Amino acid sequence: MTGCMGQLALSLAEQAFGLPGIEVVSIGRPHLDLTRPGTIFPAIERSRPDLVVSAAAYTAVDAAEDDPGLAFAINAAGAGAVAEAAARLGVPVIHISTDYVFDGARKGSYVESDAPAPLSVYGASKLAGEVAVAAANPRHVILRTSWVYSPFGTNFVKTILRLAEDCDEIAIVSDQYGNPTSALDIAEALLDIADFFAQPRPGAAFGLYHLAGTGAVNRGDFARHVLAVSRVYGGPWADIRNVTTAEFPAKARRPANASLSTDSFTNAFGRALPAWQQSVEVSVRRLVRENRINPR
Ligand SMILES: NC(=O)C1=CN([C@@H]2O[C@H](COP(=O)(O)OP(=O)(O)OC[C@H]3O[C@@H](n4cnc5c(N)ncnc54)[C@H](OP(=O)(O)O)[C@@H]3O)[C@@H](O)[C@H]2O)C=CC1
Ligand SMILES: Cc1cn([C@H]2C[C@H](O)[C@@H](COP(=O)(O)OP(=O)(O)O[C@H]3O[C@@H](C)C(=O)[C@@H](O)[C@H]3O)O2)c(=O)[nH]c1=O
Ligand SMILES: [Mg+2]
Repeated sequence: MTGCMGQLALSLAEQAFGLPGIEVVSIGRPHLDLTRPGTIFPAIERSRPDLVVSAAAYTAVDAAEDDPGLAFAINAAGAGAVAEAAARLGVPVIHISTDYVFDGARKGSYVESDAPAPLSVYGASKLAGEVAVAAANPRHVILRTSWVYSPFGTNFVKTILRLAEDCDEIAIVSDQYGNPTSALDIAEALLDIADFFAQPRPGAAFGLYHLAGTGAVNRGDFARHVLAVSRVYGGPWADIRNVTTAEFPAKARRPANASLSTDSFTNAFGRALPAWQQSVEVSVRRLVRENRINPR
């Protein structure tokens, strides 16, 4: 797994802990640095993987607008080199991509055959990464996910909880729709996919899949649910005020409707992720009870 302290890397390490027959090796900087291509193959080879999970990425969506060179070096060239390393070692790669490859103009949720049209440098760099991964290693599963949060790292859920500690009211855009997704849930799905590679099952196949929490919501109602759960467990609470994207200026453009249809993943792998509300409850309860809202 590329990435050490990232949300997904920490979630996979936790979900795999103690499972028989599974060892997760997280590799990151300085040993594996996606901006230094020469580090990639040796670092991956040293871990002697049966499967490579490619989760490290440049994820600062607004900052990427000012540094497209770095975003593409990490998310496109770096991701391609990771997939190529896996191919050289004769093992498959699971690569994580994003809903931000879409422009968000679709009514309803996006399927895998919909044409991507990224609005941001981050989205464009991740789309280039998908292309590079697919070209480098035919044995790939590319998973597009969205709006990832967890008890770890930096994410929207933790930002909302932190803001609620200091403010009575938080302004949140209510015209951006998507599927909140727990990194802990993605990690469980990764373990299932790994199982498929070990013992191939009918239906499951390499390729591109959408995998996200079940159900779509706008950012404002997502934040409302986060704070409603927080309040139940004695954590911070604030009122959410709906604003439009036009009223909340940001450097990068974001899709208005990024919701992903996960039917093809369900058909292939026989499972879907839980309802988004249920998984938010798991992470928020933990963040509040373990007092991890301001971990650093
Ligand atoms: N967060 C989200 O909302 C979404 C994320 N995704 C995708 O999911 C994947 C995982 O995201 P998430 O866990 O949230 O990401 P995080 O931002 O939490 O973690 C990113 C990881 O990438 C590592 N990294 C960054 N630059 C480099 C580099 N040059 N060389 C090696 N490692 C590097 C970081 O290392 P370090 O620990 O050293 O900083 C960190 O471990 C990414 O591919 C992302 O694009 C997809 C949809 C939504
Ligand atoms: C913190 C905050 C954000 N917002 C808005 C800004 C933005 O339009 C939206 C989301 O803000 P964020 O910057 O937290 O989220 P963002 O970085 O856009 O999240 C994205 O990250 C990348 C890595 C992905 O791949 C995507 O799936 C998606 O999760 O909410 C508010 O309206 N009010 C607020 O107080
Ligand atoms: Mg408050």
